[in-house]
Amino acid sequence: MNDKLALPVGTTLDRFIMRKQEDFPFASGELSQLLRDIALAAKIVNREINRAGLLDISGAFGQQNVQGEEQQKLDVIANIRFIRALRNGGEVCTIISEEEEDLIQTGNKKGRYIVAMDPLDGSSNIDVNVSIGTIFSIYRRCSEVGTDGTMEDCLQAGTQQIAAGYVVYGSSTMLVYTTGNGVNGFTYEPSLGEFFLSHPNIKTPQTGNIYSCNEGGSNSFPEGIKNYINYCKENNYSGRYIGSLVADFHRNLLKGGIYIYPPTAKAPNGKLRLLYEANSLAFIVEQAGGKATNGTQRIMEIEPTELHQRCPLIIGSTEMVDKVEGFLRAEVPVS
Ligand SMILES: O=P(O)(O)OC[C@H]1O[C@](O)(COP(=O)(O)O)[C@@H](O)[C@@H]1O
Ligand SMILES: [Mg+2]
Ligand SMILES: [Mg+2]
Repeated sequence: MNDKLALPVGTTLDRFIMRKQEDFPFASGELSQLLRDIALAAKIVNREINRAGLLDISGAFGQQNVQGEEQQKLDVIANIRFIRALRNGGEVCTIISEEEEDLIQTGNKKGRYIVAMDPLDGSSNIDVNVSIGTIFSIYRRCSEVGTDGTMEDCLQAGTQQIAAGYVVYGSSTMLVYTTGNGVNGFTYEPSLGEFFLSHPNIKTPQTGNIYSCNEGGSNSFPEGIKNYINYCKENNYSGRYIGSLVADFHRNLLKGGIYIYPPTAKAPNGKLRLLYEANSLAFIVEQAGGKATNGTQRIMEIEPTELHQRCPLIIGSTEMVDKVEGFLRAEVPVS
């Protein structure tokens, strides 16, 4: 990170993006515009979320998505809002969304970017006023400009991400992202309609004492994961599980901790999606000094073969992730 360009807390996102543009080798303003388009959609979705209880936008939408999950109305609304903002912005040729089976061609054939997104993360928490989020990854297309994006453009490994981030709609709304030059967090000020730099250059602690895992499925966890959970309990770690990946990840990023969604009988490949959940957060955590693995392989080195493929996710403070990998290698208790 170029410290002479360290911007003060309170800098608007717009100004931050502009000043940081020269950090990016292809600095042509297109990525900056794309980040602004995402921030705009986040502001609109934030407004919908805040009013969900008042408007008829809570509850199920009445159809299932490609994952076989019951779509919530806000899943669909967030999906529409982000697609519209990216289409109107003109920088994105193709979108991969959790809520759509196939590629979404925006018609912006001159667009140089691909966006993979989870428009609304933590859907099970929408109607109960618990923090939810949006997750996104940005890739540069490898196909020729002037055509629609291809499947090859969309199945790039996480190491090819040029930017990634998330929005957490919680007690405050924050946008956290990286372009490969560190991680910065911005807090939304609704009365001014602006995101302001509130968490510059986020670094996650090397270790912590918080573990996040849905132990409800632990009977079918791999032995190594069971042993790690026991290790956490023997060492009086705190169990914290919101059930919204973005919110659990964000807490652990700031305080130190680990989030684990292993393979289970119900989800033999884990539950979370590689392209628009695991890869995005893996880029963020690595840029913040942490680590992300599927238990044996660095998440960002997994070569995608399907748009909506799932993978086990173990992500957070480096020493804690290393410990889990040790337990998995040993599959016997490691003191
Ligand atoms: O209910 P479970 O099995 O613990 O799963 C919760 C996980 O599933 C998710 O809700 C999946 O994301 P979506 O809500 O975007 O489908 C994560 O946010 C969360 O961490
Ligand atoms: Mg999700
Ligand atoms: Mg979702």
